[in-house]
Amino acid sequence: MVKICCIGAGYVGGPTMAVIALKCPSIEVAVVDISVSRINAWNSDQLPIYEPGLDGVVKQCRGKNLFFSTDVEKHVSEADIVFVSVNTPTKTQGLGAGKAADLTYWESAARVIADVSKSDKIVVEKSTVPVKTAEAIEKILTHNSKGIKFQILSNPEFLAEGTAIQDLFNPDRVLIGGRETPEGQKAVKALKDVYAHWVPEDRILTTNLWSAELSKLAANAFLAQRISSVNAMSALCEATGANVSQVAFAVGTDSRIGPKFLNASVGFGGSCFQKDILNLVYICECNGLPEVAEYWKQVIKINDYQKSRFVNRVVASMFNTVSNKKIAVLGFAFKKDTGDTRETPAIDSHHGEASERGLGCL
Ligand SMILES: NC(=O)c1ccc[n+]([C@@H]2O[C@H](COP(=O)([O-])OP(=O)(O)OC[C@H]3O[C@@H](n4cnc5c(N)ncnc54)[C@H](O)[C@@H]3O)[C@@H](O)[C@H]2O)c1
Ligand SMILES: O=c1ccn([C@@H]2O[C@H](COP(=O)(O)OP(=O)(O)O[C@H]3O[C@H](CO)[C@@H](O)[C@H](O)[C@H]3O)[C@@H](O)[C@H]2O)c(=O)[nH]1
Repeated sequence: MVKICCIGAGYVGGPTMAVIALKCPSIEVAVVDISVSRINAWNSDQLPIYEPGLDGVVKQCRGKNLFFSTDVEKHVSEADIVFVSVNTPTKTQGLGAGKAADLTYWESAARVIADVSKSDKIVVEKSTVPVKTAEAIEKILTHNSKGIKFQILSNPEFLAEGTAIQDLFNPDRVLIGGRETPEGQKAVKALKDVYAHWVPEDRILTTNLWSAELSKLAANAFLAQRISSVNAMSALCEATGANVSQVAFAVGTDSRIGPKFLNASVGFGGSCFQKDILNLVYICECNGLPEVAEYWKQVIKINDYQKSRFVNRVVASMFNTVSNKKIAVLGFAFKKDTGDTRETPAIDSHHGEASERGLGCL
């Protein structure tokens, strides 16, 4: 029986592994995490995250071929394939602070894999990481590896929160990047065989490692860019009497552009878009491409502009003062069908309005 271990039982690790367990009854899947409370919740009736359809999937497999545990070392050492799905937030201090990805959690996961492995393993980057991370991970894993062979694959996740189960059941594509050596290609095939249990072969794309790593950052940058484009257009609509929904509809009916992701908003939120674009900007700067960095930075600048424009309009609509007024926020998460409030625009708008009246309560 093939054994999979996933390090990181979060928004990606939990649902992704639950779906692999459901679709591959012949594979044993263990999801491990250093957070005791998170693992306890995964083993209870109150899962730590809300995703439509997730409860049903977990209930069908948990205790059969899906296990949640804090015994990281045991499950890593027993696994044939180790997914790493830990958080990779923006660095808050040191070199690249405010832009670069913080790979502290990734590095400590890699060190555990190196320390406890007694057999050859495929290590899969599931987290979103900077391009070329696999090179660094390879160095950590092969240092003192006592003859154990590791193959690193990049298999970025494209699910969106709120539709995670649907996205995992029916992905637009699964992307697998590996080394272009016989051993690398063998590892790619082994991971492809896992997804082939339910994903049609023509939707499983294989590339080299760097293309897979970069494609994830590129996909998020393109998606966020569409939102900043329509949000920028919304400012011009408000100034001219055009209606942004009508403009977006008219633009989106061009089949070369397409209708999705053209909803004007208070700005995009969530734990991914801003972090991943900042990371992309930093990588461009490090590679001596300031013009390219500047281009992508503009997507974030427009997003910040949209958020402050929203606050200014709210305040202006109340005669330029919100003192002694009560403002209700309808929905605090960053989008519908999720309980996730990381980087929600509601926080920025709350801060904006609270600073305007000098009081911090809503
Ligand atoms: N949230 C999404 O919708 C989404 C979608 C696609 C990709 N991603 C990417 O996937 C990665 C994970 O995101 P997430 O939202 O699931 O994060 P998360 O914070 O929900 O989960 C990460 C988990 O990893 C655990 N962890 C950290 N270090 C560990 C270690 N050394 N050993 C064991 N466990 C450890 C944490 O305790 C946490 O529970 C990020 O790189 C993110 O950019 C996220
Ligand atoms: O037309 C649109 C679409 C989205 N949003 C906002 O954009 C943000 C992000 O939404 P969405 O992309 O649906 O959610 P995420 O869970 O952040 O998913 C994104 O980030 C994930 C993490 O990398 C990727 O895996 C997904 O493919 C990518 O869609 C939210 O605040 C939305 O309200 C808009 O303002 N207008």
